[in-house]
Amino acid sequence: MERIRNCFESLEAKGEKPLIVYATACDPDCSKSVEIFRLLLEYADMLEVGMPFSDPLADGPTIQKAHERALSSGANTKRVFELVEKLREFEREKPILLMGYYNPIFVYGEEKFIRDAKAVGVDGFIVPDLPPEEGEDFARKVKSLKLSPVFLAAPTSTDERVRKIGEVTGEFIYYVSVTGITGERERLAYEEIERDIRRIKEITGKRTVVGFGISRGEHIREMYNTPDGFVVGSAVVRRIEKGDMDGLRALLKELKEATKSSI
Ligand SMILES: O=P(O)(O)OC[C@@H](O)[C@@H](O)c1c[nH]c2ccccc12
Repeated sequence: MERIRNCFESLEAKGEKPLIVYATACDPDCSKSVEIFRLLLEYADMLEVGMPFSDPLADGPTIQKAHERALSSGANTKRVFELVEKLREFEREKPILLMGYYNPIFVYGEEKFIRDAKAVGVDGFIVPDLPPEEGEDFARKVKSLKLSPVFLAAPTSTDERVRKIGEVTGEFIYYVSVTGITGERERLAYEEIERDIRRIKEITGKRTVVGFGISRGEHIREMYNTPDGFVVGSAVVRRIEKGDMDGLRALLKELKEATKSSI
């Protein structure tokens, strides 16, 4: 919790907002993945580390393929924890969130999963297939260890549902900009997104970050004022897939630049 709150507060004090970067753990394999995350950490303010899973139902083709590459390289929950442990050897400040589907967490054992994650330096969890109604117990366990459960809100979330999400979530809410799956999009519905995020922040009083479809600095600049942070996944994962590290660095630079105030 501490690392997450500090991240928001220290950036806000500078007139910036966090750039939250997603990549799938162990893509293309666990050892190359350490180097890739090291590059991501040069620009990202917060990491979202995806736990490889055979049936990533909220993900579009780009991230689905990343899960396949990771699994065929032998990734599993234990190796994801080892990866985070390695990242924590050189990155002590920036928050690391785990993005994982519920099944592997259930199989590993919920409580042991949360404890082991905390031990390697994880700060929070995004479990997209765990709705707030079913996630209360998980959220309570996570909060009791001073970590942050992050729940998703979508354009279709009613006020009542948003209120519920606000109650169970930890430091912030993740607003999914489109009802659908992850993946780059040409244009986003900026006005609707900003209006909806204002509604969510009003109801819950929680910081709300936006993700799904963001792949360019322009996307961030167009809606800069309202969200409290910006998540980018598929655009990053596509460059990892191509092994295009120069392109990846250029993209990260552009995105981070866009999160520095509305000048
Ligand atoms: O890939 P995009 O469209 O840039 O969206 C972010 C996203 O990748 C990341 O937050 C994420 C990856 N898998 C998810 C599953 C559910 C919710 C969020 C995610």
